[in-house]
Amino acid sequence: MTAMTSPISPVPGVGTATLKLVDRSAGSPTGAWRPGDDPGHRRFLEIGDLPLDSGEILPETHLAFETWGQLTPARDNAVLVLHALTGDSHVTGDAGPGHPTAGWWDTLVGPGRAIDTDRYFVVAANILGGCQGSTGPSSTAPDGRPWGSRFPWLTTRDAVRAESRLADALGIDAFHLVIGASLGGHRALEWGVMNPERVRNLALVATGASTTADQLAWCHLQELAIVGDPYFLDGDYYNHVVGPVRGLGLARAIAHTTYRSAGELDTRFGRAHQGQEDPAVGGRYQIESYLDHHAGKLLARFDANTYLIVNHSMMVHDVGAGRGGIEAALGTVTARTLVVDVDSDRLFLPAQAEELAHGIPDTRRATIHSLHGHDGFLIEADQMDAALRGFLAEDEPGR
Ligand SMILES: CC(=O)SCCNC(=O)CCNC(=O)[C@H](O)C(C)(C)COP(=O)(O)OP(=O)(O)OC[C@H]1O[C@@H](n2cnc3c(N)ncnc32)[C@H](O)[C@@H]1OP(=O)(O)O
Ligand SMILES: N[C@@H](CCO)C(=O)O
Repeated sequence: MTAMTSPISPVPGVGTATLKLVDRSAGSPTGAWRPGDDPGHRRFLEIGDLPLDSGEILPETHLAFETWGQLTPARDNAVLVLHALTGDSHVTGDAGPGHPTAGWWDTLVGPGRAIDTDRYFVVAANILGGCQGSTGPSSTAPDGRPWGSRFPWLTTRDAVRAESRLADALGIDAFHLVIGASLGGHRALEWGVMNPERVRNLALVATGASTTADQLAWCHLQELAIVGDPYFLDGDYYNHVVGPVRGLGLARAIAHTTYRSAGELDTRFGRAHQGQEDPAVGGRYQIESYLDHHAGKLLARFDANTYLIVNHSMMVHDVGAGRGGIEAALGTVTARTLVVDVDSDRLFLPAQAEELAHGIPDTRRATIHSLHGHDGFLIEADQMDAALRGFLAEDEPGR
């Protein structure tokens, strides 16, 4: 992770690593586990040594993943859900008794929901480089020490190669649907380009073909917040009492501001003071307290090095790189595609959705009307439901 550049270049096929499902909670290989046996229970797949765009090999890699529902004998009902920057494999907790923990897209995925776990076999993994079970900088390297600063830079394409191995292991030749929002949309798009024969339908939500200069700027500020924390220690903070919590919190506060619209923040908070605090004498406005709250919540569940690695993969995302440009790359997508944007999104602009819709041959469009900005894809449940339900109704598995 020492160099800040990671050239995107084609990498030969994913190799012949042995795929092994491992139950780390029990500490032993599961062997007998079959897809759909245990909905919403996190599992781990060892995908071996993974060649990366950087030219490095990530050894002994594993992915954490969850599944819901049953794969049909025809294996034609699999859905891959790809999470955004700080998400994880726990897409839905609404999967029956014993799995009550809320997921980040409960509103869209679950029994009777648009992505109906009674009908579809839903798969979600923690992103490569993540800190919710997949191999990432906080994982133990082969030498027994945390990867820390030694962890390699990753690209969206690296993440998709890892996810492809998961699909291989689950016996999924082709997904009925691949869906992702935001940074998950980056991966969904790469799925459509890298593996067109494995994606029948594609849903790209609040995302883009390449990262804009404005997005790069926001990402860079988040990087600076983390690496400038005196407790960051060049990424080797794992065995220290204090980690770069201030930097990570600041990165989240910056990011969260971009996830909401200026209009929403003004409407919700205006210039109101936080409780009895008086900004004139060092107290906070409500908006400051709100951002502090979201910063604090992320600290409880996220690792600063993973933030840097995944943020970096967002920065270098460019579907056209090495493929003759964006238009040429988008033209190779064969999936029926739904492109969704949020009209008040100031991070992923409607023009980026238009670019996707213009370039991908078989496309439908939907726009979420919301005051909430980018996070509208999480908040506007009814509109997301309607958009996806309509899209999926046109092409049901088995037809
Ligand atoms: C797709 C993915 O990958 S998602 C990734 C994983 N999940 C996330 O990142 C979720 C992070 N959270 C969010 O982004 C948002 O909360 C959403 C989108 C999930 C929900 O949005 P909303 O319903 O509008 O919630 P909102 O942004 O208002 O936040 C509510 C929280 O702010 C707190 N809050 C509101 N005003 C204030 C204030 N003035 N001071 C302090 N805290 C405040 C609330 O008490 C509430 O706290 P809680 O979440 O701990 O209960
Ligand atoms: N809340 C989402 C927004 C980014 O799209 C996340 O943290 O991943």
